[in-house]
Amino acid sequence: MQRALSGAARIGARMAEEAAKRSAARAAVEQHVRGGHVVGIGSGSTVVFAVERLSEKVKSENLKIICVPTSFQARQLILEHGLTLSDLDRHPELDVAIDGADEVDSKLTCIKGGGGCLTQEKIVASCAKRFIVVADYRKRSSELGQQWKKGVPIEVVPMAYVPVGRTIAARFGGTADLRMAVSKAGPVVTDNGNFILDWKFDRKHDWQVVNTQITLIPGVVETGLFIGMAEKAYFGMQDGSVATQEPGDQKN
Ligand SMILES: O=C(CO)[C@H](O)[C@H](O)COP(=O)(O)O
Repeated sequence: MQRALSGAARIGARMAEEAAKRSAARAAVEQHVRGGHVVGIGSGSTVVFAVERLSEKVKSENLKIICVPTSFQARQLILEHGLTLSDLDRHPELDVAIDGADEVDSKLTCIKGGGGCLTQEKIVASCAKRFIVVADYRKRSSELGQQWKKGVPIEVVPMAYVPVGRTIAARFGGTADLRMAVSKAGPVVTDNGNFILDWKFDRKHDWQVVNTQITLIPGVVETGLFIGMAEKAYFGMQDGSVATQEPGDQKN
């Protein structure tokens, strides 16, 4: 009986999370995408709902929208939904990029890269006039590390993963572990052919300083710290509402 109840509770929690992702993603598309826009398409499970809404909107309102993907997954999503696929060669300036996050603090500093797509996500976000984050209530925190316990993802050139991991641990504490694949022997290999280190930090940091210093370590391609990039975040809440947050707000 106990097991059945906890199973039901797990299913209920999962359904609430999916509903929250969906409502956040749909609200962001409603508010930020217009006909003629070039839109950056993020990666992960929340963005799937944004692409679904985008596709509905394009069909029902006969809009011309161009989509720039941040990963192989995003590219597939764009194609599967019959949206127009482009790239940064043809569209280096985007009107808006919509993406998920693993954690978002009260200043909208994000940890991204739980899905390993952080480098292309950061490049595309940096090319957009507006970077909009969509997430469920579990991702919202006042300080990074409160919710997301898997660390900051850092993409590294494969031959450098050991020295980079040692340097990060020595300079900033914590551990930087090579992310291992689940249905493949060996490490996760990113869309760019690199490895991911998950840096589990063990203290508070000035993220701007740490991000700059980690980025300067030879072999580091990019970090999953997105600082000063997000203009607005949409959080799907447990009660079905959508909360928004901007960098100036201190709601947490
Ligand atoms: O950064 C990402 C992938 O690299 C994702 O946006 C992040 O992991 C959130 O994913 P999800 O929407 O599945 O929770």
